[in-house]
Amino acid sequence: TGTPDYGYFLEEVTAWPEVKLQLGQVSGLALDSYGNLVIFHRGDHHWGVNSFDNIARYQHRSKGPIQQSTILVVDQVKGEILKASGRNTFYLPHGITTDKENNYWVTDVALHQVFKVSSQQRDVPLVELGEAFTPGSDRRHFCQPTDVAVDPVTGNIYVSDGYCNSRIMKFSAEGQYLSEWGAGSSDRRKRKPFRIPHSLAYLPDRQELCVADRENGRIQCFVADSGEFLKEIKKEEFGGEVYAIAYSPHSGGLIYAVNGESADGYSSPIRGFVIDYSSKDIVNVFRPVDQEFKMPHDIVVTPDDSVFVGDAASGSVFKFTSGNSHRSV
Ligand SMILES: O=C(N[C@@H](O)C(=O)O)c1ccccc1
Repeated sequence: TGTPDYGYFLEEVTAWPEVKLQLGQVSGLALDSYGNLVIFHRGDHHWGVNSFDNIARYQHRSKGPIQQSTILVVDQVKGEILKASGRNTFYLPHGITTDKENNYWVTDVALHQVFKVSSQQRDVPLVELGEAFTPGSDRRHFCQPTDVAVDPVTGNIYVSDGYCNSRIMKFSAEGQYLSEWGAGSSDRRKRKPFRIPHSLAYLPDRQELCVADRENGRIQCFVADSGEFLKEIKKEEFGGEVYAIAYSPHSGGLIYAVNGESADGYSSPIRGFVIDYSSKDIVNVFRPVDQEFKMPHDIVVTPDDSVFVGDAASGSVFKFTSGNSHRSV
């Protein structure tokens, strides 16, 4: 069945950025309070099959941290670089989120750490969680943590932990451990653990937290404060893997998602989805015009419903805007 026309569509802004950005693997995207796009990328480092040993220890420590600026602030209209930071600090960037003071909360899967870094001063972390290069699963360690979400009212942060753990952890803005929880299920007997909680979206109008449970090809949503399971969105169209999600409170609440190649080679087309949060219906799908998505790895949606997707395989960032479909009367 073709995707019915829902009266609007997302089309790629092929002229964005005006000048190609020199990026490594793009792992994370965020928006700052000025409406700029924040890109977190890996410079000349990359996550390959030999990057970690079989107990998730990073194998290229001796290479040192990435020398390039890993955090780039670009303007939404032209894609010009407005600011660059994050040099000599990170080894394998993963997730990035801004808080309402425009600090960056980031994760590094090689360091197994979560950092709050200022967007103003140079790269001195304001908060550092976890122990460098030391995977673990207690309250003070992560195992390849993937993303951070911030509750703008309480300042509490949520960490999706991670490739080699399967939990969501909640901390205060200062980094005090508050709680944690695993996957949910409408039927407790069938509680299947998260398999790579890979991306988080905080829903500010509902105080809910949604998780892209990547290898289970599903999105699970919870009451942010308590971790109480609320709902699951799982679609055949995802083809088995959901890599990243974002949320817009517009039109009653929309979840934006990107899927990915599944490990067993079976994959449905790699694309973006717009999902009505209440009905769980897919209301739109989108993909780039010329280039294909290779490994869309993070997604953000702006207050005026533009969408940016960062691709970890092609080192590209794509911009999409929502037009109104030219209904033929
Ligand atoms: O998932 C993987 N990577 C991406 O998510 C990423 O680059 O963050 C990965 C897993 C195993 C080996 C190599 C890469």
